[in-house]
Amino acid sequence: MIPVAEALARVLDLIRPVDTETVPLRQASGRMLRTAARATRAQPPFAASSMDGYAVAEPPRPGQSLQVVGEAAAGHAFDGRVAPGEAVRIFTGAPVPEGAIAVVLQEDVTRTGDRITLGEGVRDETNIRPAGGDFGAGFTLDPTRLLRTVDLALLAAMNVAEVTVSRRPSVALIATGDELIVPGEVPRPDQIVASNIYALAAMIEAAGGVARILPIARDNQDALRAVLDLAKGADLVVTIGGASVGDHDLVAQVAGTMGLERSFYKIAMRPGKPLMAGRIFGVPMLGLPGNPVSAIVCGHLFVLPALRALTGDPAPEPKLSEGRLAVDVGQNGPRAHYMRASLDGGGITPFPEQDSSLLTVLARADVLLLRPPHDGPQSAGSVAQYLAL
Ligand SMILES: Nc1nc2c(c(=O)[nH]1)N[C@H]1C(S)=C(S)[C@@H](COP(=O)(O)OP(=O)(O)OC[C@H]3O[C@@H](n4cnc5c(N)ncnc54)[C@H](O)[C@@H]3O)O[C@H]1N2
Ligand code: MOO
Repeated sequence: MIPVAEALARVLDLIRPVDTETVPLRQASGRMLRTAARATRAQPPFAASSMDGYAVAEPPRPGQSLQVVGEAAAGHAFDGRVAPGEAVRIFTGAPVPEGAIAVVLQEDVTRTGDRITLGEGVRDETNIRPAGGDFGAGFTLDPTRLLRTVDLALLAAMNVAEVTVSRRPSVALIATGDELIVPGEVPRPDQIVASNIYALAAMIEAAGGVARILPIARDNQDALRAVLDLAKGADLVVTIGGASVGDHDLVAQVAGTMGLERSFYKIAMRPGKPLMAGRIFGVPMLGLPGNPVSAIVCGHLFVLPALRALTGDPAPEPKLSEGRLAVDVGQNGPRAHYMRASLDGGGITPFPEQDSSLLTVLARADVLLLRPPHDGPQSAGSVAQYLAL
């Protein structure tokens, strides 16, 4: 059994980023930017009014009377110049006319025909947004950057219509076991419903991958070989179940006959001990344990980091946070324990039931509380690490 950190490092070692594609902005959300995107123009491209009012050429004084000589609206510049003694009616977002040094709010103005008088409230403020105040021409978004929702608006403002991003990695998901049916089928009395694969597929898709759920592989060599063969072409192969030492746990054996180069098998982690990793068909492969909670926890700790590394994320590791225990916890065993736990204002409370078959407990959990190997008893209030779910 190797430590979790070493297992993760070895998984990440197996991975090279996928190639890129150029997509329109509407398809770029959540994707990894792989080449720099550059603004060809400043924003705003001109000095713009930040208020509705009057553009003036001298510092505004209460009681001052000015002649209105024209109008500037957003998208409709005033093409003349404003001189002392004059004002240009202006609206928010309009280019500030040449000669103007400030915009007086319309609330501070009394207008009669084409003349305005400035009121007592006029203040010493310009209400002008300088050209390039947000960004200048040549401003870039640099790779490697995960494009968040606001980045799409920023790219649009930069007049970048297409970006070069990582292709969506495809992940082949294979559930194994004679006991499994798909949801909605009528089970025999000795069968159960394949469940964890649905969580894994959703996690992969939420992280920007494409999940290919392959047919359930039955517990015999031919069936498993046939389904593994269908995984060819994926960027990552993930099997679920059949990872342990039982007579029907065939994944490592069959994958071995198909060219699997194993990196490791078994890690000091609970749940998730029988995790396996290697390369098959020229791509990384993860063999997850079948217990539903084990598979999903391994999904968070290994499948998602692998997926992020495939997209080119330079820091694909899970991000642990720190919190305080709400209750006392006992001595931990030899494996790192990722305990299903709640997190609220009072701190982190691991649930009493930690069996790796209990999906209802995982579904109630906010976090996985990390208990390091051989960690001694800890009292309520101690600092602990957790992974948010
Ligand atoms: N003698 C030993 N037995 C076991 C050991 C061990 O070290 N020595 N390790 C235990 C641990 S820890 C785990 S974890 C499991 C892992 O077993 P497998 O990966 O071989 O998984 P299966 O035996 O195929 O299934 C385990 C369990 O999970 C159910 N299952 C499987 N696939 C799914 C699925 N897609 N959806 C829902 N449920 C699934 C399956 O029916 C079993 O109940 O091994 C222990 N045994
Ligand atoms: O390591 Mo197993 O995943 O605890 O149930």
